[in-house]
Amino acid sequence: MSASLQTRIPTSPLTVGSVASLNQLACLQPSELAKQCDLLEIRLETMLGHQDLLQVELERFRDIPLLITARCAAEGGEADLTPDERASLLSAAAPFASWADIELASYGDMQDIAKDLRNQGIGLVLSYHNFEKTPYLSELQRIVDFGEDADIVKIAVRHHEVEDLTIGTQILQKNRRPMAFMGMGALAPVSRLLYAQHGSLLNYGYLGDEPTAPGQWPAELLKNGIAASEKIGA
Ligand SMILES: O=C1C[C@@](O)(C(=O)O)C[C@@H](O)[C@@H]1O
Repeated sequence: MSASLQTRIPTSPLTVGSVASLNQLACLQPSELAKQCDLLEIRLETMLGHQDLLQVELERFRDIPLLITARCAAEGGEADLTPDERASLLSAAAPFASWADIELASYGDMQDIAKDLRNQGIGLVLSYHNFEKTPYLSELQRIVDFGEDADIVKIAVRHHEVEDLTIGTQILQKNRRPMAFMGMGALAPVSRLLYAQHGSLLNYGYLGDEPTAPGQWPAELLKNGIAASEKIGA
């Protein structure tokens, strides 16, 4: 973990409100956000070609902790961008950010921007997304271990059966480091509450009227659900 990190690692599960587009972001009111989420996620690759408008929006949400990402196409990103192009997007939005999310698969190519972001006191999330399936426990553990440089390792995987929920809870129970884990698909809603109960720190729901992943809760519902759920385990 970074010695110069200013962003504090959360000590309890947070709700991340994710927006699908600049239009959706423009319709949100900063004053309404605190009851809906703890962090605002901006997917920079969905807002290409509107840098001036994006800057206006980032200014408007300046008082809200921001998590930025420029997702690669292979892991659900809306645009096919090179690591350098994604690094430029992250760099331009960095002055507004508390957290940045970079895919583990891109980390080798994006070490420079990752280092630069951390030197600015921005927390580093290293992430893995699988929209097809939930890999075996051993494979997920390998991914967690590979993310040793992260302040938070984040894993989002498609769940198909109830057994997938056992894999998710086991990963959270086995690893004592800061983690975020979530299911996608029909089991996403139950998984997100269950994993927050098991200590998943970043729990994503959507803001506006368009989910950014299959099965997400509206952020406010998720936040209220997490607040009403008892913690499970140590
Ligand atoms: O990676 C994640 C998690 C997510 O895929 C989800 O499953 O809620 C939604 C994305 O916007 C975010 O970047």
